[in-house]
Amino acid sequence: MTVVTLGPEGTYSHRAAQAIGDDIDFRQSVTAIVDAVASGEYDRGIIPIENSIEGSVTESLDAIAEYEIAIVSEVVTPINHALLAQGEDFETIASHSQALAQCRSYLEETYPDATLEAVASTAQSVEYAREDPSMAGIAHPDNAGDGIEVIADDIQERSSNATRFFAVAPAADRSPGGGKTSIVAYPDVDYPGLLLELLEPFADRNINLTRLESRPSGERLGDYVFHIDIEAGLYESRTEEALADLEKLAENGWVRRLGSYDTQHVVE
Ligand SMILES: O=C(O)C(=O)Cc1ccccc1
Repeated sequence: MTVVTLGPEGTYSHRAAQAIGDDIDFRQSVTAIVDAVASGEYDRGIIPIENSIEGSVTESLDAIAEYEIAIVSEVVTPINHALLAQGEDFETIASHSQALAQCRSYLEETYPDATLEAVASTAQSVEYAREDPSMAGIAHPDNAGDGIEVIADDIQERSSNATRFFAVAPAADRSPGGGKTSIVAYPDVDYPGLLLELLEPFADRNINLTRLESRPSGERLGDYVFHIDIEAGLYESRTEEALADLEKLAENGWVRRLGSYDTQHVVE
């Protein structure tokens, strides 16, 4: 199985990808990963979707709504951020924007004068720190070594920091089997009570929602695409019935079934 994820080696996405396959390549952005899978270049792509502290990775939500792909698995991993540098003499602290946000209080209290810089990934920030003593990175502590030491460990806001990743696959691999399903709906209408109506098909059939997120459609201000995750598989008749109702409500727009999947927990 060929897998593509956010690089370089040592990112949290890379750690999650190891649960899916051994033959792993890297890209610099989530959109580039989803693009490479949609075009059939790789069997699987691993992208971060949501963090327990910082919330959604919006680039990932937009990419799965835009490309013809399937979601075939969900990987949940704990996140343990370390501050990594050549020594204490740094002025700039770089990392992935999510990691900087997850460590906001620690950074404000301990390094109020440091310049914060968002870069493509956590492991990328360590590569920069390895080249430049004035830079520190934030990443998993396993990225230390080769001139880089752990200045501080466990620097995230709360100790329970977990991230959900999706394994995306070419659309032909979409499966109806699994305990969860992801759907994207664009109703392309606007009236009082619309959101209530969109949720009723699930409530009426006792289908639990695990996430509901709105993203701007890009068409006009106040117009949204809804990402809905449910605790039911596409193989279940209640899911089919709920989606038929949802499709009726969104007949002006579209409903995309991204697929059903199970969750894997990666402990380290
Ligand atoms: O940059 C990384 O290591 C990623 O995989 C993205 C990310 C960043 C912070 C928390 C979880 C995932």
